[in-house]
Amino acid sequence: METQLQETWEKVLKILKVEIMSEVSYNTWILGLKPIGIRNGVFMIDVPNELTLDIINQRYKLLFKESIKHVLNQEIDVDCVVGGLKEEAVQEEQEEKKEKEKVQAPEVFGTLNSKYTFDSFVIGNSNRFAHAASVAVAESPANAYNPLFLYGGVGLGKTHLMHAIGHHIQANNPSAKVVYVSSEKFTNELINSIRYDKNLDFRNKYRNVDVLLVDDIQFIAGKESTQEEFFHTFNELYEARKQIIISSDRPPNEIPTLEDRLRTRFAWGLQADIQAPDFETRIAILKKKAEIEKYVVSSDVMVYIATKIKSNIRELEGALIRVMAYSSLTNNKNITVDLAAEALKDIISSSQTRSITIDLIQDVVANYFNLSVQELKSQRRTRNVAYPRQIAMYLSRKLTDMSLPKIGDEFGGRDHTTVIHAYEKISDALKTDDSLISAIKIMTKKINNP
Ligand SMILES: Nc1ncnc2c1ncn2[C@@H]1O[C@H](COP(=O)(O)OP(=O)(O)OP(=O)(O)O)[C@@H](O)[C@H]1O
Repeated sequence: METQLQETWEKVLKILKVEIMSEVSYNTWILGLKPIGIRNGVFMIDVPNELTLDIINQRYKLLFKESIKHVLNQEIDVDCVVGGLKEEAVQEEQEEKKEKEKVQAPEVFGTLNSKYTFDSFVIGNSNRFAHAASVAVAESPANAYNPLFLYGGVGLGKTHLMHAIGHHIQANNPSAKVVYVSSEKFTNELINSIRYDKNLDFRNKYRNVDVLLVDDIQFIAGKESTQEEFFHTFNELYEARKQIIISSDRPPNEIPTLEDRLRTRFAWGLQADIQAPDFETRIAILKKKAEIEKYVVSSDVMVYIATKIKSNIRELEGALIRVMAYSSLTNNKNITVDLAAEALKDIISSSQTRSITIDLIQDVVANYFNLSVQELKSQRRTRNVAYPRQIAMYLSRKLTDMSLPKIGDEFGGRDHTTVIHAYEKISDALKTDDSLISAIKIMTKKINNP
């Protein structure tokens, strides 16, 4: 708990320091504060004196509230107390005493985030299939698809969907034992169980569940004993007709050093991917978030945020929270596009420098194949030019928001059907051609870090 509190506090300070406050104000008012703990939904902060207390209450309390809410992902109040840590020490001593007298409480399994439900999940083209598959599994665990393997890029809603499945199953069957764990936690627990000779406890914990949700499975790649243990856990649960749901940032066949026997098992059920959301979905997500948090934001501002932040829903939500925090800090209730631009200027300038253009893609692909960009755009159809051109079109479609006709234009005025053909051809080849997979990886990396 102590470390968790400290971690939360550090994250909050980082937001204030890096993103919002001037160095002088930060050093004057914030440096001397200390977190006390969370009591009954209130985050308590120790302040050194009455003057600081006044300033924090007047200027920074709302900001703290927004930042803590953001970090913890839960509704929270903030209270500041002068000398609160001393009082706390006395209270803690008393609580410790009481605690010792209590019988040990049953172990609580990885808790589900109450905000991650199907109700709060916005459906769009990018996640429709994954959502439908998740609902099917939630309605009929171990009967619909087992395992369900959800994959997609960072911050696109995999964890949200997993938790939503867990909530739904628990609501339908309150006695169902639902366990959520990240593969890192699974690994750490396994290591500890071996170190402290508690292997049996570990097995009992994971093999006696009705629903096992394992997040970010890609991290068990290369960890032999974790894979071995997970393999047996998987088999036992599967045979006992228990539901297994796994998430990863990529499909099983792209996780390096994942044992084949696991790869095969992951393919037994259903694999569903989540793509980056399109503009309409990004707007719908912002609207939903604003509704949940009771933010009043104009559609101009939402359009502005959705235009600037495209590929990560966590960042999209973070941007909205940042705009709201900025407005409360500057005491500016009129949230305009200008205010949003000011609040987001650091994030946006860094994401703009990251922005991917067709010129950049053409440069990287031409370079990779030892061609000139002119050749890539030319009408030549020999394979040594046509194939790299198709790859460049594929990457343009995949990595930018450009429309098909626009991509065609950029490749010597070709028709959009040529772009579709190139995209499909390369997508198909990627299913079987390992050397193409690795070439695309190298080029994508280069495009992302030119
Ligand atoms: N379709 C959606 N509707 C509403 N909120 C969403 C949606 N998709 C993602 N989010 C929100 O975006 C944030 C990031 O989502 P989540 O943590 O589920 O991503 P992830 O894919 O598991 O990311 P990571 O790869 O980092 O584990 C969460 O706050 C989640 O609620």
